[in-house]
Amino acid sequence: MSAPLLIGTSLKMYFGYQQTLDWCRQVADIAQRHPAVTQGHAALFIMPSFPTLAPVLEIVRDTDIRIGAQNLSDQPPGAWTGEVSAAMLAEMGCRCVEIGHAERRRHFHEDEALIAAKTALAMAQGLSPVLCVGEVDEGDPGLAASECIRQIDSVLADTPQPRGADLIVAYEPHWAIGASQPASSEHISTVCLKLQAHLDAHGGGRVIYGGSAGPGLLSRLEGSVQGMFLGRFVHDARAFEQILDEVMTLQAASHQ
Ligand SMILES: O=C[C@H](O)COP(=O)(O)O
Repeated sequence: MSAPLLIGTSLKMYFGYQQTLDWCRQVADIAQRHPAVTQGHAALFIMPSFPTLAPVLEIVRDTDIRIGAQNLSDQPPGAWTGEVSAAMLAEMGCRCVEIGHAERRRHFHEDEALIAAKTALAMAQGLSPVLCVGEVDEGDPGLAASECIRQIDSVLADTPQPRGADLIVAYEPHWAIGASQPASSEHISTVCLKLQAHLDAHGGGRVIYGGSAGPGLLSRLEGSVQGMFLGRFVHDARAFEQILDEVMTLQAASHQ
């Protein structure tokens, strides 16, 4: 059987505390009964805000949903007021962590050295980095892929290989985040296939797409991505279920 498609989301800072727990309960319920998950065709991950990590880990305890943080410190444990270490995230049961999102690059001036340090600390603690890469402005997909490969190589230069499935690269063109619709399917497929080929040749990893993604997109991408990194368009948890329905349809089509 092929590797399960990765279907994940960051809740960013959209939801309140109770709203996050309620939404996670709905997704946990979907995960426990949807055949895409129970038959191993989809693997889910959720990245809620820091204060909700502990109760969310409890909510998904009887599922295979992976929980991750949206950020971590670039420093080991110590005198870093307000920061959260990779070690603590791993200890509490997180299995992945988001690193290098466009919003953190833009609003918090995160550069590649910082993103590289966070990635190395995450991997050292056994956390799968969900490493976000993407071009700033809309343009040629070949140039976009080259820019993303440059970002990946810069960040991963000093991390050990092979990385295998432990590395998730989220291709998120900055211009398609928070938009009314995702990048075109042709653009996404061209870039993601090039990134996947690059990872396959350099230590492994899996490429997923994010940026105004929602129901319907996975089907249109015709197998050119390993999964989806979702945002606003799964705030209604029923959309999660619709995307899992698509996974089942894709799975059935691959056996015809
Ligand atoms: O983390 C998720 C991405 O930034 C996409 O968010 P969005 O779908 O709301 O544009």
